[in-house]
Amino acid sequence: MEIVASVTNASKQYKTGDTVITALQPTTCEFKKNELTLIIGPSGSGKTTLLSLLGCVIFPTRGEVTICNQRIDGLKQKELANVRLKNIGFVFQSFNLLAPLNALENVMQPLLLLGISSKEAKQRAEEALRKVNMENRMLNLPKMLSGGQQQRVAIARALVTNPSLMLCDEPTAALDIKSVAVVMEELKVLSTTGKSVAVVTHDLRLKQFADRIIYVNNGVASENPTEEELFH
Ligand SMILES: Nc1ncnc2c1ncn2[C@@H]1O[C@H](COP(=O)(O)OP(=O)(O)OP(=O)(O)O)[C@@H](O)[C@H]1O
Repeated sequence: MEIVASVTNASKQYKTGDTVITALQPTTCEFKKNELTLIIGPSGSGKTTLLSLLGCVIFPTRGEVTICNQRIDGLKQKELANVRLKNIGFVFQSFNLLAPLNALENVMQPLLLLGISSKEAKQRAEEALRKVNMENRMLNLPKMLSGGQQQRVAIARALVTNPSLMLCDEPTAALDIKSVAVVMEELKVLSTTGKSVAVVTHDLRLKQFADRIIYVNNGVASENPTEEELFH
């Protein structure tokens, strides 16, 4: 299966004053097309750090990160922003929709940033909203939508640029149990359309949606955790 993103011996240390925190020990893993990967682990274990490396939001202290066959070390901030815009869709816990814009306008934004005409952006945004079954709420402002519906609009916004990699940081943490299932189903369906989807979560109930699990503990990432590790 085609590899969309990989980290190779990548580690991350944060320096604050005299203190150095090793957030991620040297880690090697691959993210493939048509795969939904859960990244699970206790608070402070390094999950978001791993996701941020994949999202080209931070550079590794050592090691390599490759996104769609492009190594990101050495890239300038502008080039990095381009890699993000072209290849990566982000979904956050708090949806991060723009309050004064309706669902359709929110989803159009990444396309307008890419310089696409508003006519084409509108068509593509409508199509993305249809994919997450939100075509009937396109003209609603975020405040008129439930948390689950807002998250589906946020997913449409992430997928409208047709990214190869979707990175989701606790996408279900603010949702009720019914919306959790709807949002995870949407992400699961997306992962079968040629995308690689990575989801950081604390919620072990999401296991049923995963093709594979990366367990992060104390900055060490490992695949195929035992039940004991997951539930300890
Ligand atoms: N910008 C930063 N500066 C300094 N330390 C940081 C920074 N970001 C994260 N850390 C530290 O790195 C470690 C790993 O943090 P990270 O956010 O990756 O964990 P996490 O598993 O995502 O946690 P949570 O589930 O609570 O969000 C923690 O000890 C955290 O305090």
